[in-house]
Amino acid sequence: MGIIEKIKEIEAEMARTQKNKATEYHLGQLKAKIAKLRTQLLEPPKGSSGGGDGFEVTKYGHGRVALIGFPSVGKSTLLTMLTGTHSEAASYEFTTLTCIPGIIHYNDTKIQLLDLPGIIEGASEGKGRGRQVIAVSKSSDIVLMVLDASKSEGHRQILTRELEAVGLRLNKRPPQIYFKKKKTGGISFNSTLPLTHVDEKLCYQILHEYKIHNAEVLFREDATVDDLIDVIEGNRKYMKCIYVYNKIDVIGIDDVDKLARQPNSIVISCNLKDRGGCTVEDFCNHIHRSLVKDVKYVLVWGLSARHYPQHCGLSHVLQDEDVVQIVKKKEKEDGGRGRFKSHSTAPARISDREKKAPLKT
Ligand SMILES: Nc1nc2c(ncn2[C@@H]2O[C@H](COP(=O)(O)OP(=O)(O)OP(=O)(O)O)[C@@H](O)[C@H]2O)c(=O)[nH]1
Ligand SMILES: [K+]
Ligand SMILES: [Mg+2]
Repeated sequence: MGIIEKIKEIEAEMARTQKNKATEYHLGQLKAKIAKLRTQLLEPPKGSSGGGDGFEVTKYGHGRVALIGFPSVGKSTLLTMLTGTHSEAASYEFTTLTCIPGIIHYNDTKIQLLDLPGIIEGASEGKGRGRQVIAVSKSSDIVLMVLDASKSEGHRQILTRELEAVGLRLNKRPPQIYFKKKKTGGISFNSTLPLTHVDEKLCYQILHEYKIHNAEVLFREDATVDDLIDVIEGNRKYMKCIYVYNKIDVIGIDDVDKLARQPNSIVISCNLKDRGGCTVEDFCNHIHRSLVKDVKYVLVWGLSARHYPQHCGLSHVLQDEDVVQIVKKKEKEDGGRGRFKSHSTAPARISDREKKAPLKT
């Protein structure tokens, strides 16, 4: 029987087993068995160099970001938009068949963005190009999980499971469990706080499954049996993941709002790239409703300005990261000496996330 069949068999057994105090130890043991098999699955087959298929791209720049997602969620469209590189996009699934690198220039930073083939459920077991895609994502510094905002929320869970199956842990920190194998002395099990998921017996059983008979274990948090297995396996990769919900142009604003409020999530539409420009008037309204009527003119530095600084009116469309200085109309108590009074000695910097930031004065 192959490794995948063995995993399936144990998963079926777990599904059949009722979860209660009496079965807890048995279930823990089964979890450890699966973890061991998954680790075996990750080892490259004998005689191969692993990876392969021209999938691995040379690292470049200051950081590497991988685009992971189901087919046709818009990964390639996004890469083409964010980098100078063109990656074929089309309405049919599996348009992208290999790894396509692009570069994002952000100030003096170069970020390597990797477009990858879509992955599907079962990717971790080798379905489609899942194994290669996952190998590349493990080599990156951060994962952008691209999701279709109009599709089921279940997709996020399926992808997270696939990545977890190969030892990736998204937006988690390593469990606070001290674990050290010893030559002799048996197993010493301690905790700095009361534990509700794992007791000494369960810990012994898991260690026994790994044929570990001498070790020091200290729980510094109320960790689970999965956490314990992660620590024993020792090969987990803890990574940041941003959930990117694309295609928000096809859903309602209430749904967009819900998605945008989830942790580590952003909402985008590759189809709306030309809309939604922020004018000087929008910018003033973000600072204070009453500001706009007092504006004499503004000075703008940055991508939207033709010369530095450019004198602009309220209808001028700003670009990300522009610096704006607002010059207000003459105030009554100004004694008529100056024609206007400048209030913003510290210019405000505009960026997508900071459009709402108040103007520092
Ligand atoms: N409505 C809408 N369609 C989009 C958006 N972004 C991309 N698309 C369309 O979605 C389809 C799939 O886009 P791709 O960029 O090929 O998707 P992909 O994730 O790279 O697909 P695979 O390479 O097959 O995995 C194309 O027809 C795009 O034009 C968007 O924001 N809104
Ligand atoms: K596609
Ligand atoms: Mg693609």
